[in-house]
Amino acid sequence: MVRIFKNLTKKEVLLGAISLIFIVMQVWLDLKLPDYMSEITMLVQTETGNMSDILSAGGMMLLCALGSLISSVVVAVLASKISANFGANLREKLFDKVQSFSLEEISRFSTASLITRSTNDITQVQTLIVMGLQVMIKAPILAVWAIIKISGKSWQWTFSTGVAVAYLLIIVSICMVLALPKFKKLQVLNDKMNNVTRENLTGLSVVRAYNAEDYQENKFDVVNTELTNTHLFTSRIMAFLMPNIQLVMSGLSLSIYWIGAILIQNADMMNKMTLFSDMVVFSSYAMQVVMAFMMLIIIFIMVPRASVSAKRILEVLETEPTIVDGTINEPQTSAIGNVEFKNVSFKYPDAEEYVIRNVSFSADKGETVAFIGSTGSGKSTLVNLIPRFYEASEGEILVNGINVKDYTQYALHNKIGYVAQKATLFSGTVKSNVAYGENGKAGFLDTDIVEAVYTAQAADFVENLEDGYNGYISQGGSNLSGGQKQRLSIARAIARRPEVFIFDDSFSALDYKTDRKLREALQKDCADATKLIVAQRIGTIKDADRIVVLDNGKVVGIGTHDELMNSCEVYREIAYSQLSKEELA
Ligand SMILES: Nc1ncnc2c1ncn2[C@@H]1O[C@H](COP(=O)(O)OP(=O)(O)OP(=O)(O)O)[C@@H](O)[C@H]1O
Repeated sequence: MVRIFKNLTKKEVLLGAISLIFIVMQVWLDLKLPDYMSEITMLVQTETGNMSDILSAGGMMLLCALGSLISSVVVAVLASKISANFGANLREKLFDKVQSFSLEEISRFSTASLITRSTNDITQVQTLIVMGLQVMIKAPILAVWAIIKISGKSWQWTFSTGVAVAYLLIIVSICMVLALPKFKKLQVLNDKMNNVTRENLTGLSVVRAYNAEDYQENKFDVVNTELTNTHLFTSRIMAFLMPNIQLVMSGLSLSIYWIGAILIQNADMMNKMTLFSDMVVFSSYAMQVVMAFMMLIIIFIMVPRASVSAKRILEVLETEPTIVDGTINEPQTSAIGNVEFKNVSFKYPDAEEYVIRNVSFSADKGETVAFIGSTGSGKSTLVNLIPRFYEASEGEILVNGINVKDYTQYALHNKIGYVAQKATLFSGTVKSNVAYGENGKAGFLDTDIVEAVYTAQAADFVENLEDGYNGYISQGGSNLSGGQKQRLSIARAIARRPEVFIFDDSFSALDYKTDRKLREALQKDCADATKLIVAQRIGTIKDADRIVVLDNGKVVGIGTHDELMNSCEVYREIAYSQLSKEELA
């Protein structure tokens, strides 16, 4: 828990120190009040006391109360400033950290959990700071100060205050023992809730089409009921605490006055007055002691939950990404656009089986190398190893003759134009989606964008949009068709002018005619770039310089279409399943 506060900046620590001064001032002013009260009690009861003295003591009480009010407002303002800045800082650090994660770390934490950690967990810690600064520091000072003030007055009164505090502590301890495990559970349940909600929203059309609303609702209800019950449990415990605190406060006042009554009754005439004044003062100090413990209780309620959250945040912040940056930015090499796999094997983290086994091939500048194989044969996995989305378990992957691990990721990604299997677009415009990210060059000119859109065969629909290249694209490209999304994703890769294109089944949503036109345009406009194409359709890859046939993660054939038709049984089967013998001839 304490470790999370190492993320406080110097400015925030300074603001914390300033609030400490105001807290001490507030406690001092609060504790001055009973002194004036005692003075007024004495003045009222003595014959020499006159009105102006009483009024001036009353005026001082008012000033103290006002001063205490101002101090508490200042502390509240400073605390919220510290907490807001700290939260923003922490969110930024978490965001940056998650950005540096490979897909391995993302799937280890789960997307839903990473979202809860960046939102709800940070809010828990923020709330603790706001409350903590105002209460956590104030309560012990108030308690100790008030105890010093009342000690030595009367052992009976002190004893009754001690009993009240002890009772409070016992009740709080019992509640904490019961509630703590539930607080831990709450955050995990929040993750689950987030997960179920996300899954439902992203798959909404399938849910509707399959009349699966009840199924989804049941799934949601299970998590929701568990979350509600856990909340109810902790709230009931807290609800039990509050009346107990009230009981302690009232009971303590009552016992102080009761004890006072007996003491005054047994005292001689001279001491009766002093005892009465002491009783009034003691009771108000005793209330301060109980108040202080009450504040500590509030903190005790918040600390366990916030500390669970802090641990979850630190878990993310302290996770070292498995993909470590290399050092090479600009390789001194003439082998531009060359990609080579040397005996590469790969298995997913925590998986037992290798999904890529001993794969070797190479692609030279300007060549088109295609990958084909049955579903699940490892094609996407294979090409995902080049931009280091995952790290090869064995063997070497070379780009321009240099191991991909030796590049900085920035330099490596600048060489690659990657088009994912599932077209991903971002909310913005056509332009902002095509000129996306950095390409390590001077940036994107408008002409680059237009050329890329033309090469990707997207010009017809883009130029028909009301705002053309400034046409609005909604999140995930949900206002476009599958084929339009794919073409814009391809245009984004082209606009980078990369040395190596990776098309992971990126032509699947295109009709045959557009598929052919796009490949022809690519061949013409990006002749120098190496093209690695994962495809399901023989037609898409028939003209490739080399085709790598994968079966169960292994290479079972490499060659041109004609060579493979003669030599590779797996390829022949795929080819005959798609095209007639006449078409293939
Ligand atoms: N993130 C992952 N974690 C664990 N296993 C995975 C993961 N992604 C894929 N796999 C497994 O790896 C194998 C290869 O998957 P991959 O997506 O590379 O196949 P593919 O040839 O591209 O299939 P398709 O043509 O259907 O896209 C599959 O058996 C799949 O179950």
